[in-house]
Amino acid sequence: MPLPPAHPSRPTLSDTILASAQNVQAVLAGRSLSDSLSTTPAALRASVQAVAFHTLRNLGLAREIKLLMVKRTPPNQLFDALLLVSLALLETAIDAAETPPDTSPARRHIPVYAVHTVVDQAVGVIDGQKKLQPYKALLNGVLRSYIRERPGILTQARKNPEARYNHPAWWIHRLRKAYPDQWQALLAAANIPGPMTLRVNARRASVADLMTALQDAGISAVSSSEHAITLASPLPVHDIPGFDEGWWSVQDMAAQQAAMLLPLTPGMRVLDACAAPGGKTAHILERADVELLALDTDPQRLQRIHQNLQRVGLDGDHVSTKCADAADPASWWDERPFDAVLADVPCTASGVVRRHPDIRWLRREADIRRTAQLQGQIIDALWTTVGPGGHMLYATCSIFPQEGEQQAEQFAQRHADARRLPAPGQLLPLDGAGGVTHDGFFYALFAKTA
Ligand SMILES: C[S@@+](CC[C@H](N)C(=O)[O-])C[C@H]1O[C@@H](n2cnc3c(N)ncnc32)[C@H](O)[C@@H]1O
Repeated sequence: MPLPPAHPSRPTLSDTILASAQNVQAVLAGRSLSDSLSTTPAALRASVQAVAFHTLRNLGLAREIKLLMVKRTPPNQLFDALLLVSLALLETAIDAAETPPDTSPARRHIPVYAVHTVVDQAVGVIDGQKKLQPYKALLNGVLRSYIRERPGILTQARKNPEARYNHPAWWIHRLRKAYPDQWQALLAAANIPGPMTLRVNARRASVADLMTALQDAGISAVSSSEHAITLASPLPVHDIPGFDEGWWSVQDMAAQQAAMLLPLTPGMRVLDACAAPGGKTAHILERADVELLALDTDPQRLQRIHQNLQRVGLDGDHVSTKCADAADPASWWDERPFDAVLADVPCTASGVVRRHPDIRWLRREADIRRTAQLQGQIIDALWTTVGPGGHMLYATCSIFPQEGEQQAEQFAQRHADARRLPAPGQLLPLDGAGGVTHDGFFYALFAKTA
């Protein structure tokens, strides 16, 4: 559990580095970063998020540098994480001092401090941590040696692909195999934070209304599609006009395609089978007056569906939610067929690593097969609930083909009554139109022929 800073009102860089190390330690122990960050004191959260994200985006390199420089790492996990955070910040500090400043939007998120500030503040962390006292000289020595010996160490470290690409070796191998011409671009893109994109609620506002309100508030943004606006820089939702009024929701451009791909007409019976926290549920209801059932196995996440629908003004008798397993219709289905089913199934989330830099380190290669198996079970079960002439949209935020094209092909082979309709298939998180990138997603649409 992260400790409060020494001076809650004026956190120092040492406070940030310590809390970042505690968060990185939590991720290395298998906890998700967003979960761990939620226990970081509010006054530190923004700076810690920046430094922890940066460390996880550079973890392969920091680990390799550490291995080359510290022959025997002391058996203290917090110290280990402190070394990794300090090395990631130090490498960036030296790089920034040696190269012209890069203020492009893609680089603006990077926490850059002066080289000696990083060393002093990192070593200063130890002064307030009794259990780390024995390692003060080691940390000081490693950081100062790195400043002197960097060129050779860096060259040596980058021979390891995990250090060069900052992803686990198995992940690099999988992408290389699946995308022989694009794997390096995909790995590079995964280290650039995604933009903040807003989906405009057509029932409450238009893109033109919101663009005017943003301009009046001095917020720079572009209209990125008929229903979407992308901000030049991310902002807290309450700093953007119209959030409480339900004018818009935060949703990536690729995720916005789900409700657009699903054929919807008023009065239809729609199932959103893996619905929480309800981003796509809200979009479906913004598009058409339908009767909707939303399922999810996670009771806490399920509650957020109603909160989100209330904010956009679309909660009501036409929407019901159930905490239930989509793969077991006998436990929740009343046998009245659905006209449209959205199967936004659980996945490895390999398409959204730019927003969640911990994912690549938390996943194991075996998760792909395990998740693909679960996805197959869910969509086979959901298919039984689709009425003749009805549709099912299969969606994942993954770029591994086992959860995308291979899953869709195998489903079509298993179900003679499934006709595959045009849908984008694999969307890769690479530069889209106008330079605005979207997350990695997969979509396959099926119609029931009998
Ligand atoms: C990709 S997320 C859904 C995101 C959501 N559709 C949205 O747009 O906000 C997948 C969801 O599936 C839920 N889930 C996992 N296994 C499930 C199952 N067997 N049945 C129903 N929901 C499940 C998870 O709790 C998670 O909320």
